[in-house]
Amino acid sequence: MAASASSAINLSIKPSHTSLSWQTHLSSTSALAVSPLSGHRQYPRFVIYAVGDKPTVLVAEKLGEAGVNLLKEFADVDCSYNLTPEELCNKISLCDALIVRSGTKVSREVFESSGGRLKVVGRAGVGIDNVDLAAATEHGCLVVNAPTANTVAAAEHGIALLTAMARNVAQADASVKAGKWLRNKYVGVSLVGKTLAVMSFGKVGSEVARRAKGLGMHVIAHDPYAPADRARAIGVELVSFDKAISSADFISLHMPLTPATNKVLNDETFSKMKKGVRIVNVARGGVIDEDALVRALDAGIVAQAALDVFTVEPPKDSKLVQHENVTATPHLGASTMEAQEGVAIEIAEAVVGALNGELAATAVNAPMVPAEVLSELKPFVALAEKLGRLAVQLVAGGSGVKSVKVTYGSARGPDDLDTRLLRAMITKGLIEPISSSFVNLVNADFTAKQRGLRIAEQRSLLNGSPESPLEFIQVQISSVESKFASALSDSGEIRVEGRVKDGIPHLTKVGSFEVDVSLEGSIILCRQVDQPGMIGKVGSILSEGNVNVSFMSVGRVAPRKHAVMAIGVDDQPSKEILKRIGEIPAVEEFVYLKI
Ligand SMILES: NC(=O)c1ccc[n+]([C@@H]2O[C@H](COP(=O)([O-])OP(=O)(O)OC[C@H]3O[C@@H](n4cnc5c(N)ncnc54)[C@H](O)[C@@H]3O)[C@@H](O)[C@H]2O)c1
Ligand SMILES: O=C(O)[C@H](O)COP(=O)(O)O
Repeated sequence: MAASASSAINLSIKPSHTSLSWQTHLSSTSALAVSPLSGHRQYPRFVIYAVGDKPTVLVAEKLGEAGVNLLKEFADVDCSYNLTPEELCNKISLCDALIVRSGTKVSREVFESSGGRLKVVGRAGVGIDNVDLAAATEHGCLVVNAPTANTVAAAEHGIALLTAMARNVAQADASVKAGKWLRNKYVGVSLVGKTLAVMSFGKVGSEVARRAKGLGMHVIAHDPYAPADRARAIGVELVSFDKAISSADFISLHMPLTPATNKVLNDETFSKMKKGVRIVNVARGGVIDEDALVRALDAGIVAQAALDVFTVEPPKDSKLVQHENVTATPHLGASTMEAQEGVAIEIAEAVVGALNGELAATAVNAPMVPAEVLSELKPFVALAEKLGRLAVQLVAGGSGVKSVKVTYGSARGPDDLDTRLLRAMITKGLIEPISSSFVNLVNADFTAKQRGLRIAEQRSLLNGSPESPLEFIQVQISSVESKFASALSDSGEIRVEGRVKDGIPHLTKVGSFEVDVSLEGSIILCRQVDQPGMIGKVGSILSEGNVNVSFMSVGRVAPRKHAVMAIGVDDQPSKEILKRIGEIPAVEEFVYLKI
């Protein structure tokens, strides 16, 4: 009887084997359909940066000094502005983190060019439409932003554009400088008593609404996701999209650019607006069909527009920018001294935290798990990954893992247990030993889906104290053969179950056999005919091979029948030692598993 296993090397920047870092990783072999036994190839390790070394952070756009200084305390900082896309791709493989504002496209090519080294993209601002989030997630790269520090600046700029537009400030200024004195031409319109439709009632939208109320405007808002009571609290009524655009004298746009908001103002929606409406956009250029806006301006449907943002920035030969009823600024919404310092500190802290393996509060493409939940789940996170690793190593060659069932035994109510982190770690344990992928909290679900690996979760509600979040975790792989038949449950699935004892993960069940072995080092599982002297025989073979035994446990169905022995070992036994264990006459099957 032969035994083997795939290897899994943790290269987390944290020293512990399984840290709570979002970026624990990786190494090893082929595809899920390939057995860990056959087709075992070793991939070279890659290390983000060795403990003691500094990571490298590329700052690709101007960032406030306080933020740069903060980064320098922790990392080597390369401030290289105005890089071409090619230059960025060339540099990125030398960088652990990249910080950008809205002027840099962080495309799929950037992630592909990074060769796996880029672990964090920091967007020094709110909008992440310039970052290819799908590509970031696929590459396990965390994206963080700085969502709060420029809110007031953007709202103030929106109000500045609103008032300047209503009173033709920019046009009048240009004409005075050109030596003209056109008092009749630049008669404006008043704001007081007019209806302002705030399109999207998020951070900036609600601050604009608050300020517009102060100017005596009647403010309505449209936002399918905003709570009505938050709007009511500042005297704003939430209305439908059509009602908002058709009843407004002024429209101010504050939505993110997404497929749903792309060109949301277009020929059709302009035709529903009041004739003479005035539009402010400090959100994103792409939410307006710019050609349609030119047509609406020419037709007098839109009397004026004040725009800080454009579909292409800077806009080239734009009829829109040149239109006499348009006021334009070069994406200045976030550009106040105060906002830029705030954004720089906010993003530097987020990037440093992420490089340290912390789950960033402003992560855009990873689930946020509160600190209290994290600390409570810590030992179970380690257990989850180890059970995944064990289960997949029990799959026989040629069997493709497609369907995994995870059962969480807990006395807590279903809403009281956040399993996203546990599921991610089980996924990591299942995939990493048999693939070249590295899996972390960012890409676990994506990687599983991409491999056609379905992970179903269920709860087993237990009586007892809900003080501990979990009693046990059980991982079952169905529709596969096992290289250790005793690991199959009565219903034919590979089944392993574990618990945390004194903070240490333990394997407590294999198939139908109860065992108890701490999940440290590696494990030999051995089925034998239950008889005296077996522990001694196996133990002495291991000691002859200088293999230190950390734990031993025997589970049996009945005396003198079949028993499963679980042996924890600190050192890897040689092939010869494993062969000798397999040759003990009472041993029916055995397997060596690396945790
Ligand atoms: N011009 C600038 O310099 C500048 C500065 C800051 C923010 N911004 C931009 O302003 C926008 C808003 O920023 P924020 O900080 O208020 O963001 P936010 O996330 O706080 O608010 C966005 C709001 O949009 C709503 N929304 C999402 N999808 C929607 C949809 N399909 N239709 C309608 N509403 C939808 C959300 O419910 C949310 O309330 C973003 O596009 C951001 O990039 C620009
Ligand atoms: O989304 C944002 O935060 C703003 O558009 C600001 O962009 P900027 O950082 O390029 O000024």
